[in-house]
Amino acid sequence: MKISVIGCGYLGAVHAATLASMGHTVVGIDVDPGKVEQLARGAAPFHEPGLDELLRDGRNTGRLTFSTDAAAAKGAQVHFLCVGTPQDKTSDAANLTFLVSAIETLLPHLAAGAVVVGKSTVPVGTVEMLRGVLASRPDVLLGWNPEFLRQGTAVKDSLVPDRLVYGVDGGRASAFHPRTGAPLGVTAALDAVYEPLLEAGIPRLVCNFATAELIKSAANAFLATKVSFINAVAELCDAKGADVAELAEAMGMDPRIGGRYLHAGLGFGGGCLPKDIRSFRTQAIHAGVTALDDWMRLVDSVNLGQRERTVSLAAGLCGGSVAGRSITVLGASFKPDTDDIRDSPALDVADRLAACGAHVTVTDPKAVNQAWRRYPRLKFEASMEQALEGAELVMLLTEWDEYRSLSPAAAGARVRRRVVLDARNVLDAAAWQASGWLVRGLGTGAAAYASEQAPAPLSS
Ligand SMILES: NC(=O)C1=CN([C@@H]2O[C@H](COP(=O)(O)OP(=O)(O)OC[C@H]3O[C@@H](n4cnc5c(N)ncnc54)[C@H](O)[C@@H]3O)[C@@H](O)[C@H]2O)C=CC1
Ligand SMILES: O=C(O)[C@H]1O[C@H](OP(=O)(O)OP(=O)(O)OC[C@H]2O[C@@H](n3ccc(=O)[nH]c3=O)[C@H](O)[C@@H]2O)[C@H](O)[C@@H](O)[C@@H]1O
Repeated sequence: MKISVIGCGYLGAVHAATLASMGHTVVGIDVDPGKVEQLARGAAPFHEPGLDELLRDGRNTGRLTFSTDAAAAKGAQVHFLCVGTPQDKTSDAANLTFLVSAIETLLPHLAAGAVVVGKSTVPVGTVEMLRGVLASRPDVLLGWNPEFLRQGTAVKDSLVPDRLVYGVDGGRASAFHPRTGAPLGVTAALDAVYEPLLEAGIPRLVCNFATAELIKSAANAFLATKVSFINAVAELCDAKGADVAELAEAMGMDPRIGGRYLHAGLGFGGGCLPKDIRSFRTQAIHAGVTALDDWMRLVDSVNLGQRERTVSLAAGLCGGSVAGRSITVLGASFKPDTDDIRDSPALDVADRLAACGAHVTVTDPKAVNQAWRRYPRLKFEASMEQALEGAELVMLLTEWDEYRSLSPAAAGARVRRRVVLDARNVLDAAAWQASGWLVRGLGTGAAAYASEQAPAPLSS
């Protein structure tokens, strides 16, 4: 099949490359010439494991090309919309202008009978609004196929998704032939796109537009809810000397609860969960659903509170104030295995510490190049060893494997003071303590710990 993918960021580039790997002929279109040039060379413009290989394969087979010109989409049977829907600059709502402009640019290049399918995350009602943008083309079909991939495992998530969701006009009732049961319209087109996945047994759910839009928003809201729930419990654990990791492990053994997204720590960030829960809240407010508005507000505030708490803990570990202290932050990206720094909790905390007068050095295996220009108050160091030199407090804020497996003895030889705040609760505290470190986590029983040990005093 010939397919176009409009918007080649973290979602679109992976979508284009995986579709080409399934045998389709794909053109990726983006307004950013730098990104297009890199992708066309077979190099990912961001760090995503496995993507470079797929891009190179796509280029070598000739099945994957990239362009800044929307006319390159001509002749495609299916056009996927993967442009951004970021948080509006002046409100919590999603900004849909990129979607509208992508469709407007695509309009003159759409063949009769072409199928336009959105993958971007959108508030409920967006597809109906976009139908208006496509009103002059009743010969074009519109569908919505939300995406659930995670950065860092995006290639695998795209090739082996948990499920496929198709939002179609009229929902299930109009998606299949009433007598034969054969898929029709958008459903048939998407079945052809995803044939290898469907053959491998990936479930596909067909529903109406509103349901498809809400499935995606609700899924992200639920993941965020789990994280904020365990972080709120972590605070109680700290107050009462309980260990949140052991608690979450035991809770997760109940299959009705499940252990994933119950990892307590600094909380969630990134280009999606934070803006999606705010958009969901806005949708709830517009629909008068007060409970969901309150719920999302709380999830967001617990999450942001974790950053505040981490800054306070750092001050406590520095004897009351971080001013003038040398702090090394391990991790800049919003989570490991990506260089994405959008709403990174690690950088937010690092910047707040710097605002309080700390001398903050940040290191990260992949994200330093993305971050240094945007955070002038922070010092960036590509080498972790260099970054650790002379630190009075080490803070693990993004749990890259390099930091999880860091040798406490080797790190201890570089720092001025062996105190570590493990805000992702991933270090082997006993091993670090055995090496003379004072280790503090989030929800690991701080009250009990505080009465037994106090950080070594700082010389001024
Ligand atoms: N990043 C992720 O892991 C996932 C993202 N999503 C959703 O996918 C959408 C895209 O997210 P990301 O890829 O992270 O954003 P992104 O910002 O990395 O990529 C968006 C791309 O669209 C391009 N663009 C903007 N306007 C355009 C236009 N008119 N024509 C062509 N290209 C245009 C931009 O230059 C950019 O490269 C969002 O709605 C997001 O919520 C959904 C699932 C996963
Ligand atoms: O809509 C999206 O864009 C995507 O958003 C998330 O994916 P992603 O943002 O890539 O990252 P996650 O792995 O979900 O992590 C999000 C944040 O939550 C944090 N997190 C996650 C899990 C956990 O137990 N604790 C926790 O603090 C991570 O550190 C990270 O900052 C969802 O997991 C995807 O299903 C969805 O497609």
